[in-house]
Amino acid sequence: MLAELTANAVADAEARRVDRPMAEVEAAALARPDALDALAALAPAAHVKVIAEIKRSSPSRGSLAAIDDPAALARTYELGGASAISVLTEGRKFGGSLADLESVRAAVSLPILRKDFIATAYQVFEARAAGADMVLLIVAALDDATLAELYGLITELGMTPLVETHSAEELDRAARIGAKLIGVNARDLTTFELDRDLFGRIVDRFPEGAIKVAESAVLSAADVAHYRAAGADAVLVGEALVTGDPISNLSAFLAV
Ligand SMILES: O=P(O)(O)OC[C@@H](O)[C@@H](O)c1c[nH]c2ccccc12
Repeated sequence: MLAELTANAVADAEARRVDRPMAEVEAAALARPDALDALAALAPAAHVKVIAEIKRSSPSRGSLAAIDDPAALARTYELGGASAISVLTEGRKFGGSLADLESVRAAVSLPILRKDFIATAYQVFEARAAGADMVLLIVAALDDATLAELYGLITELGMTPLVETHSAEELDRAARIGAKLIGVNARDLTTFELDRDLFGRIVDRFPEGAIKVAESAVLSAADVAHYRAAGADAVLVGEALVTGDPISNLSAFLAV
C-alpha cells in the first residue's frame, strides 16, 4: 500500500513535470520568501502544540469532509491556536492538491507542512514553490540514500523535514540522518492498522533534542493527554478537526 501510494505520487509529479519542467519549479521555489521556522514554532513548551491537518479523505477512513475552502479552514485553525498546518497534497486517495497548499499559504502565517508521498527532488521543489515550510519524509517509503538526499535538499531550501517513523528501527534511521523533527505515526501505512501505544513504547529512542510529534488517531482530548503523558511535544491531527468543530476541538486539545 505505501509503495503503491508513493509510486502513484511520483507518477503524478512526473506528469506535472511535462508542463512544468524542473528549471521552472526550481526558479519558483527560489523566488519564494524564506520558509518559516517550523522548529521554533513546534519547540517544546509548557503546553502541547497542534499541527492541524487539512484532509478530505484517506484510504483507511474514506471520505471525511468536502473542504470547499481550505484557506478558510486554515484561518480557523490559526485562530483556534494551531502551531502549524498540514496540507495533504496527494490527489488520488486524499483528495488534495498543491493548489490547496498555495491557497493556505496565502491565508495564514503559520508554518505549513506538505503532507504527501515524497520520493523525488522535483516534489521537494514543488513544495517550496507552493509555499511549504516543512516537507514530510516517510522513512518506510525511502532507502537510506534517498532519505539522506531529500533531507539535505529540504534543509538547503530552508525548510524543515518532518521525518515520519513507525518503529524503533525507523526512529534510529531518522536519528542517523540528524532529524530534528520526528513523528511517530500510530497508523501503519502498509496495513493501515492503528497502534496508539507505539509512540510511548519507542519514545526513548528519540535522539536528544529532537521535537517529538505523535501522529494520527487523536479523536479526543483524552487521546492528546495520552500522547502528552508519553512525552509528545506536538500532535498531528486530521480527522477530528475536519469532521468535528475545529475551534472547540482545538481549544480542548490545547487545554490538555
Ligand atoms: O486523521 P488523523 O488520524 O488525525 O491523522 C492525521 C495524520 O497523522 C495522518 O493523516 C497521516 C500521518 N502520516 C501520514 C502520511 C501520509 C498521509 C497521511 C498521514
